[in-house]
Amino acid sequence: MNIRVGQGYDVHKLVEGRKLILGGVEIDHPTGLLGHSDADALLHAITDALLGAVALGDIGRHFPDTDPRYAGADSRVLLRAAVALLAEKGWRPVNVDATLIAQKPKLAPHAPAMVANVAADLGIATDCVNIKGKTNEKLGYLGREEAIEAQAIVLVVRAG
Ligand SMILES: Nc1ccn([C@@H]2O[C@H](COP(=O)(O)O)[C@@H](O)[C@H]2O)c(=O)n1
Ligand SMILES: C[C@@]1(CO)OP(=O)(O)OP(=O)(O)OC[C@H]1O
Repeated sequence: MNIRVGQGYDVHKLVEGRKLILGGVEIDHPTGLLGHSDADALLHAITDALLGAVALGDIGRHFPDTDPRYAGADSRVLLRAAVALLAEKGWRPVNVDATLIAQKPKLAPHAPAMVANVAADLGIATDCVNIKGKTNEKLGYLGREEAIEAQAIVLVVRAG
């Protein structure tokens, strides 16, 4: 079978003194996401979805958070590395659909820039990438603005 789907999820805590980076876009906000890398939850979810689609495990297996090489890493670099791992096995991404769950900030104004980054890193057209924002209706830790969550689904294909 030369067509696969993959699913990815990530969540990072919001803290003061960190940049908020989502989809490779730095967003002006009083808090940012905490992590070993730049903590870009959206790109981590997409990376996991890609790896999952071709049974290559997960982001932590390929880019461990115990490895100093990834301290403060740009998650776009990790995403492109995952795309390269898929390419080695003949797979390429077709489309991505993702949801960011963030009580704040409003993400819709930043979606086009995020889409452009993800499309460039995956080597696909911008109309093959969709990024949605949702609040958590003020419920739970997401609703209290303690964290931002990302969910992603990808389709990949292999020639032949
Ligand atoms: N962080 C967010 C949250 C939501 N949006 C936009 O608002 C719409 C309504 O969100 P609800 O959670 O109230 O259903 C949503 O469809 C998005 O267009 C956003 O941009 N950023
Ligand atoms: C990206 C990595 C590696 O720097 O670290 P974090 O930024 O902490 O992100 P996470 O989504 O917890 O898992 C993957 C890690 O291996």
